[in-house]
Amino acid sequence: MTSLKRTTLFQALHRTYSDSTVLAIALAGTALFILTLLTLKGQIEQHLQLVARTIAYSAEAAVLFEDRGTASEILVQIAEREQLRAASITTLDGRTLASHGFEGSGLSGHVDEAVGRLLFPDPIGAEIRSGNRRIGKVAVHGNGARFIVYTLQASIVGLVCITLFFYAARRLARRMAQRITNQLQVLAAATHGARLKQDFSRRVPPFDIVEFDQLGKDFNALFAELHARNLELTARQYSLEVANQTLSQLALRDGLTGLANRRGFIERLEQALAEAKASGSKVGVLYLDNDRFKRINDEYGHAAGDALLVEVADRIRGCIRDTDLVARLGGDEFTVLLDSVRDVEDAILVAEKILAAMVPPLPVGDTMIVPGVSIGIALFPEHGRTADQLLIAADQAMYTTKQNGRGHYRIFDPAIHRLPTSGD
Ligand SMILES: Nc1nc2c(ncn2[C@@H]2O[C@H](COP(=O)(O)OP(=O)(O)OP(=O)(O)O)[C@@H](O)[C@H]2O)c(=O)[nH]1
Repeated sequence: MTSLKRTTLFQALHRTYSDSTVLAIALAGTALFILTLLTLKGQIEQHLQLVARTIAYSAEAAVLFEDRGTASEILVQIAEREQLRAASITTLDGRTLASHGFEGSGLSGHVDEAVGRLLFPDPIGAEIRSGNRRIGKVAVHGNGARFIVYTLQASIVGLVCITLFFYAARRLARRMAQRITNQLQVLAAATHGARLKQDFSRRVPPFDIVEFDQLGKDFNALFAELHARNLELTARQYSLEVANQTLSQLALRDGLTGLANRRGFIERLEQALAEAKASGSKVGVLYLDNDRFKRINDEYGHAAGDALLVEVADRIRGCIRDTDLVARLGGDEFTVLLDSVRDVEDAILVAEKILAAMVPPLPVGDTMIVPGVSIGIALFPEHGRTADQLLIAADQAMYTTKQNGRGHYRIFDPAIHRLPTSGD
């Protein structure tokens, strides 16, 4: 697998800008340099033309009278002043009246001469006239010295300009790349933060680059949507939790009396037993059954029976501590959980309190009834170690109370009662 060479956006942009700047400067510089050389050559040729004409004008009389001395003097004077490679004055019939050859000395002299030969291989001429009559001609050969000097000057100026331009372009490119990456970094940070923290309340600021600004607006709209959905989900989750709690409360409650039901009672009893096992304390369980309840139903109706059950539930609740629990197991059966009792005496006290609470009669139909109850008592750990064993023990004790005349309490007695073993 080929490994992907990674680079930051800033590096990529900066490199691209720098490369294209160098290329543009190199191309423009080269074109400008060539143009400068051509212009320079043209200018020097025009100057040579002017020099040839000046010689022709100055030497007119000397040529007319074929005065070689004066012609030569004029030629040498101008040729040396103008640093010509060579110059000559000839008559119309081709005789040379004067000639001059510039001999360069040293390396620079030879270079000047070689460049002159290369750039101006042909002589530049001018006619010598006397009135309207042609009487001779001048030929001059250009030297490279002037061209080299001008070229060097143009190159130095060009190089300085190019360097300045390059640094300015580099700075601009850097600033541009920085601007783009900064805006992209803000977008990236917002997206990253939103993903990591699931926080869609963040918003990105407006950007001056249109495309990024549009992207930022889209991000903000998306974040706002996700934020609203998140809030909606949280609200839904909350109401589901509340509904779940209510349902589980209902599942553990008795609909008629509002007391805990069998499931709620067993759950709480198991909790109390676990704590008691850990702390070495005792737990009491009271099993209550209304006496002759069927008769009340039969004589006064089911609604009257229900009202009596609710009243009995209230009276039992009034007899226990907040830390204890009353439950309706079903029908006319109730249980009481006594948390952290010291001994059986504590349970007996509660049972007696409940029996006393039943004494006041309550109106049922057109008569007054005393809601009698029979109670069985069992204690952890003496009469059972599990919730089931304790309930059975208390139930058996309650059953014995019923058999012995009702309206009393009885404590589980292992000598009389028998707890089921795991095989029963
Ligand atoms: N009103 C009413 N009656 C109920 C409800 N659940 C059960 N019962 C009745 O309660 C009566 C329970 O009677 P039992 O406990 O069997 O007998 P009892 O008449 O109380 O006699 P002993 O328990 O022996 O004193 C039955 O008639 C059931 O139909 C209820 O929710 N409301």
